[in-house]
Amino acid sequence: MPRKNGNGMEVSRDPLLVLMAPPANESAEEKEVRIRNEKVAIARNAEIEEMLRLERVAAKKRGCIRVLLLGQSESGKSTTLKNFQLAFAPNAFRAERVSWTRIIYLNLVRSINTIIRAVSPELLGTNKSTLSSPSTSTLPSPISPLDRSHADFPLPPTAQSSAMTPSLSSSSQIPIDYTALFADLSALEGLEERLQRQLIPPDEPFPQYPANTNANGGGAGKRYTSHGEFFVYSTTGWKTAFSMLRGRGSLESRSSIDRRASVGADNGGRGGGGGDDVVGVLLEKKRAMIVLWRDERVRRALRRSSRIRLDDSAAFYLDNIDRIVQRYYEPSDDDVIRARLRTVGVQEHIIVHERQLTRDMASEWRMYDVGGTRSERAAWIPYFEHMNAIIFLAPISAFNQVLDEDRDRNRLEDSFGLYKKIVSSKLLAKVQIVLFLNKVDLFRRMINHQGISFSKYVPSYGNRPNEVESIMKYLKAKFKEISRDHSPAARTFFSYFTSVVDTQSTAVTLQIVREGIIRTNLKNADMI
Ligand SMILES: Nc1nc2c(ncn2[C@@H]2O[C@H](COP(=O)(O)OP(=O)(O)OP(=O)(O)O)[C@@H](O)[C@H]2O)c(=O)[nH]1
Ligand SMILES: [Mg+2]
Repeated sequence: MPRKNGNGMEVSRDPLLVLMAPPANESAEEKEVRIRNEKVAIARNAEIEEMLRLERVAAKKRGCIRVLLLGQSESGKSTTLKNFQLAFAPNAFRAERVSWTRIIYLNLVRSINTIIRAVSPELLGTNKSTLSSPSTSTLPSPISPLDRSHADFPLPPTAQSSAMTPSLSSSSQIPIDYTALFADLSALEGLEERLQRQLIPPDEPFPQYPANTNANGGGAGKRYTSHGEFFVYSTTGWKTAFSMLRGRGSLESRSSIDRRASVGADNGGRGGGGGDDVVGVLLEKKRAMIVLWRDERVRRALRRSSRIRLDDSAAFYLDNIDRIVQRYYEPSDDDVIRARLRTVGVQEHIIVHERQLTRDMASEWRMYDVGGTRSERAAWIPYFEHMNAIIFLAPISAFNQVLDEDRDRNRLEDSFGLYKKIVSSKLLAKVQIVLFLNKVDLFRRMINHQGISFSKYVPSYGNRPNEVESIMKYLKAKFKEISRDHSPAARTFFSYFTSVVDTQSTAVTLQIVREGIIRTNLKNADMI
């Protein structure tokens, strides 16, 4: 027979009811008290439920803000993300700075290797048509500001450059034996691969290093883009490796930094055995690297070599070799901001703002950084829903470049096309879109110092003046027109000219953008 409680309910099968069932021999008086108490409890419960509901509504209103970073490859999305971290979560950003050491060394070594591959045919005499003098030169005098502004790979003036000037100029009459110089630096090829191996999580295989198939030394290997650029699938692998090291010893001592910066044994044996002291190798090759980068004949050969394109940060690191290649090197904010590691897929980054502006403001932002090459763009679509804002980056300095993945497609034209697709998407009709017309620093240099004609690459510009302000106005108007003509519903056009490697000016822009996103978000929440 199933057992019944005082209210006649069957309780034998439900353990919760069994537990809560009144005693079988409950008196009438006890029953009255119990029922009264239960009514109070039910009312209290309803109050709590209502409180929780209101809390949920408020939380939804405050929300966690989601921002998607879009734009073609190398437009500056990841660099913008790092600026967000530096501006709004500086402690978290700085705590991770040291983990960028390997990426920075990889950027440096890759640039040196790329330069050698590009210039050695000419300087070693294998390219007879362009070689007009013997394969020796003299060590260069320091590069003058004028030379700098006209170089294809201009050097920003830095304290380090002038600091190392005396030692170079003092030996400026020594002829350079390029065969010996390149042979000396050939150790950096192995170092590039070794650094790459250390950035891949232990559970992911490292493919055979591809044969050199083009001027950038890459091949169509799993870890390389079509133009030979290395990538990893996620940032967690290499960042975790550093966190583990940090956790292993409680002291943030010089020796622990040294261990992290040196390579191999600290990475689950991925370094490939003995002699894995990356800093040791770099220190040994430091002077040769400086000689290579500052040699006038190398510079000239680089300018002539149409097959190579150095990363936009290459000159920054090459100009700072003296500071960066140190036994106890700790990356600065700028070093981290400039570090280039291509994004693959969609990566979520949570930024907890360390200082809140208002009580209503969500302190947690989720930012989605995507890979920008054509083949990756389909992966963006699932992220269109639930976004509060999109920051779209268009690098205006790319007007005379073509896409790496499609050599017939001008990069500026690609940005126009991509922006048009984004603003015309119905899924994004209500999403705030903020346009960053980026790489203004490079753009200015190209127009003002290199004298590159804009209308040669953008014929629709016609015979308007080849001047920075006039071209910038034209570009902004073009994007505004696209937004107006192709948005499915009325949309406010937000745009900023940016150089996201300049952290100070970018911080100011990001403050304004952040407030705009918050304001729009609160307005939308009120309307719901
Ligand atoms: N000089 C200069 N360099 C920039 C600027 N913005 C980005 N860069 C550099 O351009 C390169 C590409 O920047 P990323 O932020 O990695 O580009 P991305 O859009 O994330 O590229 P993918 O991950 O390939 O989609 C890096 O070397 C940056 O340091 C800028 O405003 N000025
Ligand atoms: Mg990226």
